Amino acid sequence: MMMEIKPLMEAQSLSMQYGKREIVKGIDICIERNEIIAMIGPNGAGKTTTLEMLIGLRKPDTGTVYYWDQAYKKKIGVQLQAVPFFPGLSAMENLKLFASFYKLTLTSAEAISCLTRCGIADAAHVEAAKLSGGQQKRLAIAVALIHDPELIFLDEPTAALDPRSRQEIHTLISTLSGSGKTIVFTSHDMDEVAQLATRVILIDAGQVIAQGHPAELCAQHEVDSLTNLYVKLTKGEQYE
Ligand SMILES: Nc1ncnc2c1ncn2[C@@H]1O[C@H](COP(=O)(O)OP(=O)(O)OP(=O)(O)O)[C@@H](O)[C@H]1O
Repeated sequence: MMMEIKPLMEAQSLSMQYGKREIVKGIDICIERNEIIAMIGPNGAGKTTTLEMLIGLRKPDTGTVYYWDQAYKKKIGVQLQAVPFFPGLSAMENLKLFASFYKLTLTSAEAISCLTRCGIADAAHVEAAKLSGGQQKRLAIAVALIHDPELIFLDEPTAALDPRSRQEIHTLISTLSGSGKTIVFTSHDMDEVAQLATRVILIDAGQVIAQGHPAELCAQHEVDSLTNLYVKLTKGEQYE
């Protein structure tokens, strides 16, 4: 008998309203194992809101999310744009504290190793709140990875990073994917999306307007780059 292979995660008909404004309008998203999915779209299109519904941080007004495992919360790692670090604690202390939420006791060597792979080991003993924006971003990614999650959500992981740090995060994403992890990230950098993503989901005005492999999507819409695809398909309206 053939075993049915279920997706890692499947969201159906997600909708979300803030006041009278409908921000997300019936989005379906299916995430398969080992994909690197890039959610792209204009500022205010609803990417973060969708992501927050996928991870269970916001309850959708309508729609359902299926997870592959009942204990999914322990198996999902999340880096959001707003970074909530504990004041007065260093980068390493923050990391150890977040690890304890998963009932993990990190040795200093393990914490350093995690900080190293995110490129901020040199700031291990600096108070997290005093780190630069880019360093805080990298610490947030380190926190997201601390419990070795199967599915990783990164909300603009390279925004505000300098080119070298950006490249290091690209390498980290590729390495994580190479070790079997599934990654969903948002980005406004179409070059990095083209380079990393196995699937792009283009969201505009709260709806998925296109999705597919970056090169196939470009071919299908007869454009030579993701930037041109983006310009061709999005309306260019301001939603904020
Ligand atoms: N808590 C909230 N209350 C009211 N409106 C909100 C709230 N959070 C987000 N919004 C609005 O919902 C819309 C979608 O926001 P969201 O952050 O999901 O967009 P985004 O696609 O992630 O944008 P960006 O690319 O700028 O990060 C925006 O217009 C935003 O102002």
